[in-house]
Amino acid sequence: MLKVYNQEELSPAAIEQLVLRNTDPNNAISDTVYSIIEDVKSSGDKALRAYASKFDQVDLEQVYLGKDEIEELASTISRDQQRALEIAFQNIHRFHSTQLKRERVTETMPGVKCWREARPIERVGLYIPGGSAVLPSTLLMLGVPARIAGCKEIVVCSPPQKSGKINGFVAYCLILLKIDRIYLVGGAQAIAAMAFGTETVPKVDKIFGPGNQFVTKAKSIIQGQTNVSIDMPAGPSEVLVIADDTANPAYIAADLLAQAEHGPDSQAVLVSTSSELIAQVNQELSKQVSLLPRQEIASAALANSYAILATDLRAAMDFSNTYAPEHLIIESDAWQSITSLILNAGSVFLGHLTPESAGDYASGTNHTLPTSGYAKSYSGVSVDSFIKKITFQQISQEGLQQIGSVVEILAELEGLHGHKNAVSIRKADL
Ligand SMILES: NC(=O)c1ccc[n+]([C@@H]2O[C@H](COP(=O)([O-])OP(=O)(O)OC[C@H]3O[C@@H](n4cnc5c(N)ncnc54)[C@H](O)[C@@H]3O)[C@@H](O)[C@H]2O)c1
Ligand SMILES: N[C@H](CO)Cc1c[nH]c[nH+]1
Ligand SMILES: [Zn+2]
Repeated sequence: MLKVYNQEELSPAAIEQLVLRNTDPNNAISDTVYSIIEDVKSSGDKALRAYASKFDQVDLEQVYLGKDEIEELASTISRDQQRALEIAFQNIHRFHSTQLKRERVTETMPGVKCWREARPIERVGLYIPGGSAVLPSTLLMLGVPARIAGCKEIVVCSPPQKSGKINGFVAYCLILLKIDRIYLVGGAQAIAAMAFGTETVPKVDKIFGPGNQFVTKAKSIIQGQTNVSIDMPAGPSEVLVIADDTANPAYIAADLLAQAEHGPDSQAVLVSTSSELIAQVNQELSKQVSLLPRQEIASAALANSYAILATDLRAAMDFSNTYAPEHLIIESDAWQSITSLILNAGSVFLGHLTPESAGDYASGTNHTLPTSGYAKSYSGVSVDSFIKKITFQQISQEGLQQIGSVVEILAELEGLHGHKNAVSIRKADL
């Protein structure tokens, strides 16, 4: 099922081409998204209602649900389901709580003290995907670090379901996070609404969350049009598995399919040192895909996926670093010997018993991760994503004596005498 390439036969240029994904070559996505953004800017809530009708087939009277409706919807889910969401919430909370650290004051010269303090981003917007699958887990992945960081206002958008509401699982997560309103807006229009504000959707300072290509493109476009920032490009899900002949082909096929079932534009890549293992994984894929309710979606994603035959684990890791996967799984007894070679990856899953879906839901790490090669330069969402770190300095009399002449000389060599004078005027009073 997976097309197989021999790594040794691929030129560096061919590899660069192979690892490109979701590039929108004819600007089809981008043209659509620009026009949606303009519509939301000019028509506000009216445009949001029209897009809900067009894309989600729902006629909305009101573009949000409040506390009472959220509580009513949350009460429809079973105690076991509530308990699973609570455990995921606790594990995500435990892992993310360790990320808030106070930094020490440094004295760079006697009497010159410098330090950084964290402050929460005040107004944040969270996008929760809800097109082909509703992802309450994403609400936990974004809401928990936002709460730990201390963000004052949390705006949540998600596409309305056919009922014109949200599902009970998303509602229960809102309750766990103490958020009492959700905006029923999906796609690029949700990103535009949070970036520019409408009559009812508040404008935020930073937008977070994964989504399909329309959502991801909208996030990149609004950055250039406003002072609203984004977490990262977190588009269609992807996984790269590095495996050798110690791996279990059934486990690998299951891991590849777990990401392939997200959407037809997802990608699942196997890089293996064993051609026999690749053949076995292909057999397993044919068997397992037919058992999935989302068989068609997963098959479309597999058609857009491939396997690479590598000479050894080091070469396999070279390919992975060029690909920069959102998720990297290493299924080999020798996983410990290659983790130090990982340069680019969103989140890593080690050994035979660490399914990627554990990280999607409940191990505690964040599942909002960079895709399409952006793991070369972005990290996944964490508490850091929801704070700014402000630098402070305080200079004493001794400090001004120490640093004064350095600043005066540097200001003079740049020809900026006003800068020099701000020091000299103080030095004269010492
Ligand atoms: N990278 C990550 O961290 C991460 C995490 C979770 C999910 N994901 C990805 O998120 C994506 C979720 O996608 P989804 O589609 O299920 O939900 P979504 O909520 O991202 O998008 C649904 C919305 O897209 C809009 N839309 C659909 N077709 C359109 C069209 N032709 N033109 C304009 N707008 C259109 C509609 O408004 C619809 O409400 C998947 O690709 C999944 O792999 C990524
Ligand atoms: N694999 C997705 C990130 O790419 C996250 C997710 C949510 N639910 C299931 N999976
Ligand atoms: Zn997933």
